[in-house]
Amino acid sequence: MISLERVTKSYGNFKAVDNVTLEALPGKITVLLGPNGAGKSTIIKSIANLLDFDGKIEICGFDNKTIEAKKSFGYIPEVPVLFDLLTIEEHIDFIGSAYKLHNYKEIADKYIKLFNLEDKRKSLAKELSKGMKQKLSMVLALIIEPKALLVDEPMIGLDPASIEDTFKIFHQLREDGCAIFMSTHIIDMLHEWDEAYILNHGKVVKYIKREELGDSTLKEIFFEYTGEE
Ligand SMILES: Nc1ncnc2c1ncn2[C@@H]1O[C@H](COP(=O)(O)OP(=O)(O)OP(=O)(O)O)[C@@H](O)[C@H]1O
Repeated sequence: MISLERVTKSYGNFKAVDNVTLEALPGKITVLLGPNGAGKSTIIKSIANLLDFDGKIEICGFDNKTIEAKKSFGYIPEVPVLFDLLTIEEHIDFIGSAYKLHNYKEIADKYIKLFNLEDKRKSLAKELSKGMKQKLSMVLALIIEPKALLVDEPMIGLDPASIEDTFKIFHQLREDGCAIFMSTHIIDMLHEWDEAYILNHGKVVKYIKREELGDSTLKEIFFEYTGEE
């Protein structure tokens, strides 16, 4: 579970995130929607402990700055953070060793196969395409078998088949009880979601569960609460 309580992040006098309280529950896919500049990445980076903020953030019951929290969550950033001169296999071993993982090679093999990266195992990160880098970034987040998964715009750079594969992975993780918290713009491709928070100008303007949608679509709700067309 990921929980935010009264989180505010300011840049100078400007509040990029303003008093946000929200939860991403185990076994659910929770999406964070909002127009450009609404504060989505700022929230995700605050949860990942990459930014200072006011308020409280917990991951699996631990303050997000603790080692226990860090061990519990996987983070897939908007732009993959990789080492240019390490191969795919070396990245996987690096994370396996940093997190003291045991059966990570087996898990990595499963995702490498799924993402068709098998013939690139020995390629350097700088030799990978944008989509391949994104896939490697996902593999690295997944080999720790996270209890919570934090995802910032996961589909950028992925081809349609890989987007489907990614949703299949998220679906399986949800079945396994993982709390998935994902920011995205591609509302049209959101087949799998359980709860949504819509953000505008740094504030949560709408929280909705899928079963509450009725005849509306999530896109219609998004436009209604953000004034976007
Ligand atoms: N380092 C920074 N310094 C000053 N302002 C910043 C900084 N980072 C973000 N902001 C501002 O904070 C606000 C929220 O930015 P953020 O990147 O969180 O938005 P977003 O919802 O992720 O947008 P997008 O959909 O375009 O990725 C924006 O107005 C942005 O200009």
